[in-house]
Amino acid sequence: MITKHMIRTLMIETPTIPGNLGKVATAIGLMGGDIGEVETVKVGPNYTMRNMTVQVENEEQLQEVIQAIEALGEGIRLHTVSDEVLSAHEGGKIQMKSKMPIRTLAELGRVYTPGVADVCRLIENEPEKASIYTTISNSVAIVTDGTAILGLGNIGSVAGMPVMEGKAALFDQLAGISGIPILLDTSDPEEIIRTVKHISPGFSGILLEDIGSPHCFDIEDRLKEDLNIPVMHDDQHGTAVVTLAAAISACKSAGLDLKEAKVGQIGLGAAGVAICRMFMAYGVKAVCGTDKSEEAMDRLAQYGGQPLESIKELMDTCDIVISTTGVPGLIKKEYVRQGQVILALSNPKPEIEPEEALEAGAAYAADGRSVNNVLGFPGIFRGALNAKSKVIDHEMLVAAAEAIASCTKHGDLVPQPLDPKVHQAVAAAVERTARGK
Ligand SMILES: NC(=O)C1=CN([C@@H]2O[C@H](COP(=O)(O)OP(=O)(O)OC[C@H]3O[C@@H](n4cnc5c(N)ncnc54)[C@H](O)[C@@H]3O)[C@@H](O)[C@H]2O)C=CC1
Ligand SMILES: CC(=O)C(=O)O
Ligand SMILES: [Mg+2]
Repeated sequence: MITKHMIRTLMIETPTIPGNLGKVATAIGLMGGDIGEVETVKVGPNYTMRNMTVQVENEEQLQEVIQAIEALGEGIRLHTVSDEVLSAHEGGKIQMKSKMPIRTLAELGRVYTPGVADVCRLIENEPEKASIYTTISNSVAIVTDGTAILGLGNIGSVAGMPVMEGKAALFDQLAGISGIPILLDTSDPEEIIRTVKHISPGFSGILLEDIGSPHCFDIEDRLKEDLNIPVMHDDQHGTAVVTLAAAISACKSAGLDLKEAKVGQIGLGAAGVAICRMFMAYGVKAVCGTDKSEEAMDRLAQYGGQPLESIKELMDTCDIVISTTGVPGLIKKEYVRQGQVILALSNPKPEIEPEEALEAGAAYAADGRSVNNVLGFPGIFRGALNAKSKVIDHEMLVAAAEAIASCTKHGDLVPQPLDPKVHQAVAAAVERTARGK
């Protein structure tokens, strides 16, 4: 079965006669549509109105579903087809809100002038008090230059804002952190570094997001060196953490020793190189990789990995295959070997659908929707901020990966991303590791 990526909500009216919902469901199913939620909006004596969420592969299949419903007749009518994802983005997904009511002049004087001036003076004299009397200690900048938005490429930072707002919403809901998107209109590393350094006083952490390779490497290294707060490029280390967690779980279920397994990485950009470095630092002896860019292959060799010339060669020889190229369908079904673990992590579409990889003989397979850095970055920053850590280092990242693996049910690769216990476990492990230094 191919995963369907297009979601639409159909408002359908049916005469209130038993069996009509079944007819609609059958018509949708025969055209290959997957029905998700069914919400009854109105039940009248004669007609029932329902919203049905349907997933399809593409516009063509959507049209086939629509025609099949319209052809049913017998009073069954399709009223509207709406794009809930687009509607959910109307007006944006986040907002900055006041925590204090300002209803009276006395409250105004407390929240703003004249009262606020005393707090400013206090911080001027004792700068460390800013962590008590401002939101800085709980704020993380989400910085992008828009050069590698998901697997969509260099689409610019404004087009990438929905992703940044999504990260901010996840920071808030999963870790209670205020994530503030910062959109840059430059991809020049020196300008990015200078800008982030200039805005850093307002934040206790910097999450670099969807900044493409190779410039992301130097930007992160230099900011880590120059700033006194944690800096983490999510596509590198957040992804590496979650991928390591998935590999630990897969090996545990399959009775394999991860350190002895041969790991192959397709796509050696921001995510790919960081995954290789993480696996090697964890103790995996054989890590190889391939990329269409020679520069990326050289980078892997420089870190101690083995560059391979082709995807086929990598698929033929590796026990665990991970791909982060942004190219849907890059891994052919016939390349998959019996018993392999395949993590095709590109978003929004993977290099091979997990269902296809499993059909072709993979023992475990997942895509970037489940093996996703959302399992890592909220708890990693929560733990780092709680510990007032100035860095996020390798030990803290390994602690996060092991915490995620420990929350994973036997047979699964990763836990459910909205389980609060996972983020609490990651935060606690990262905080403990940071405090232990
Ligand atoms: N599941 C998750 O949590 C995450 C998934 N990703 C996904 O990984 C993908 C890559 O992201 P980044 O590493 O940030 O981008 P990037 O642009 O830094 O890296 C992509 C790499 O893939 C290589 N590549 C492209 N086409 C190729 C091909 N046909 N054969 C071999 N190599 C090829 C490029 O040369 C480049 O080195 C994106 O689709 C992104 O959505 C990234 C971060 C997290
Ligand atoms: C999940 C994520 O960060 C990405 O696909 O770029
Ligand atoms: Mg990303």
